[in-house]
Amino acid sequence: MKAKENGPTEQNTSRVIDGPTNPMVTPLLTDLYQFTMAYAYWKAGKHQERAVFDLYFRKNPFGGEFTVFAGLEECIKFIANFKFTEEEIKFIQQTLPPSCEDGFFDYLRGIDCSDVEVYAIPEGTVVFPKVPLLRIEGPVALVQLLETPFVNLVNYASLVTTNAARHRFVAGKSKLLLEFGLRRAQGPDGAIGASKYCYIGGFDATSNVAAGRLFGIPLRGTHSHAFVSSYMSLDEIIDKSLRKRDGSSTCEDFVSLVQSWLSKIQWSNSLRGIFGETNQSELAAFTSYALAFPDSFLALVDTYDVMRSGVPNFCAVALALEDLGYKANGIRLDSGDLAYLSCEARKFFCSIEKEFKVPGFGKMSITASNDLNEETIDALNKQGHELDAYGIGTYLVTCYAQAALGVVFKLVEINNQPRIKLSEDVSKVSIPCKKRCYRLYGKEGYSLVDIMTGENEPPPKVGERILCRHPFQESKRAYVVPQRVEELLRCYWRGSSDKEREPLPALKDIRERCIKQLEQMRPDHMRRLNPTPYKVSVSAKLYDFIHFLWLNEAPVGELQ
Ligand SMILES: Nc1ncnc2c1ncn2[C@@H]1O[C@H](COP(=O)(O)OP(=O)(O)OP(=O)(O)O)[C@@H](O)[C@H]1O
Ligand SMILES: O=P(O)(O)OC[C@H]1O[C@H](OP(=O)(O)OP(=O)(O)O)[C@H](O)[C@@H]1O
Ligand SMILES: O=C(O)c1cccnc1
Ligand SMILES: [Mg+2]
Repeated sequence: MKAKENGPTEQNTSRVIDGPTNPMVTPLLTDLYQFTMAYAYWKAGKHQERAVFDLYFRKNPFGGEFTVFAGLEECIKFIANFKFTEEEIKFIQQTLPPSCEDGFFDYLRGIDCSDVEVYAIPEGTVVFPKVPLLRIEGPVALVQLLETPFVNLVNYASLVTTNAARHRFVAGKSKLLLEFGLRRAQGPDGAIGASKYCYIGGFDATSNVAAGRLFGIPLRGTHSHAFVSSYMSLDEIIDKSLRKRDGSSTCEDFVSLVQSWLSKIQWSNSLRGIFGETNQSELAAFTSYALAFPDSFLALVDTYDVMRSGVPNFCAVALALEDLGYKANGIRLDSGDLAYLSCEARKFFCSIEKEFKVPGFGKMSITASNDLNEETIDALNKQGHELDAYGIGTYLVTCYAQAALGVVFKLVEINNQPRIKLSEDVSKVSIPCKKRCYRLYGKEGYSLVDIMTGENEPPPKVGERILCRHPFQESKRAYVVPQRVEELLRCYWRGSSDKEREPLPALKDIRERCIKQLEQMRPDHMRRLNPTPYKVSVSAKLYDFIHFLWLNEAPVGELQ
């Protein structure tokens, strides 16, 4: 199957919205019970009742106090194209018991999302537990069918975006972050999703070529150990010529130029004695790669010995390139003590800059890879290092530190009647009613609190004191005088009508939103150790209503 091409261009300026990136995302990509419930609703004549569901999560991932919302675009692409094929209807018919009446399948044949409304927080926004990320309203049977695909599309997307954002936070703004996870991701969809959402979360580029093509994400890469170890000697290089960068002349024997630079380095005052004979097969590999890519030469230097072979060999090739007007890119370290080796490599580069008067050589880029994650990057920062870039795969894309976000989809209203789901565990009690959600900002520009209100309550006003209550803990409440009020839920789908609907932004714009949002977060919410929880609240009126409904629905126990 071939994924549909979405391209990096602005979506949704026209009336047609492409289907989901993954063609496996069809109306059948749902749990069986959604169909059995849909049948039971239909049988009871209840299927068209207007229902409102909230999609939200209960706890921030990775021990943190923030989450980045992602996956919205794919949800909208899904519902914009929601329609059963005849083949799919036949399959459902075979799957459900034979007693299911034909009329139900006629009903399925006729449905699409033209009667559904989706309000959502913009993709790339920093979000918090309990606040609806999406509010979906429509005929109850249909919206139930959407539950599983929506939760699926938001769960991993938000988790891996948050993971990427956390890696960006610990690495710092100035570092280049490369997503290298394709080979280790959970299958092709995991990999494509990881590349897309890590980019949103603040990564700079991916090694995943298919993702580069699908989404316009910048592609970056180095080379592998296999390339280095595939060379046996310099004799393997047949065409040794390299034209000067300005085209003025050609160096006929680039290999000899490299060798002469290697011996100059070896015998230079500042580097004498640091290394002896370097590995010549590695030198052959580097030389060969430089001949292929003289303008962007980058070498993996840890195949044999970083400081005794890889780095000196790299410098010899880089200096030969410099003679011909080319600037080498840098090195990649993929094993050993990355802090120590990066410092040693940097010293080596700086010595070369000084000794041979090559301006900028000391600033050669150093990339690290090898099972990196938040913790290792944090440890490297504490030790001090000279790394400029990180290539991160396994821990990032598999979300090794936390497997899932725990997104849920709960009924909050049907036929204008608010509904509640009770639980022994208070954190699992749902917040009823079709709601509006606002983010209130304080004097210093930081957001202070998110507040949910009933749909028909007047919105919070700038400069007006409003009581924000913890939804379940009576004693937790605060007055807030907002300096700015931002309504969080916006209309992204209003049936088939294009009017007054938010456009789906380009990937770059979602990424920019995410980066800006994270920069505006109060630092204590962001710190890795014991971050301060962000306050999520309800209005006094909604608080009273939740507790009224709670008492109404909870049976009174009897002690005997
Ligand atoms: N200075 C450092 N501080 C903390 N962690 C580091 C540092 N340098 C490297 N690491 C991490 O330590 C781990 C080292 O991996 P491992 O023990 O497999 O050795 P290796 O360097 O891969 O050796 P080899 O490839 O020779 O087996 C990696 O996860 C790497 O990211
Ligand atoms: O370590 P990750 O964060 O997953 O990043 C990607 C890894 O994939 C590559 O090698 P691979 O792991 O395939 O082989 P290697 O372990 O022998 O280097 C690369 O050299 C990195 O080490
Ligand atoms: O380009 C690289 O260096 C790369 C790509 C994928 C995995 N490991 C490394
Ligand atoms: Mg590895």
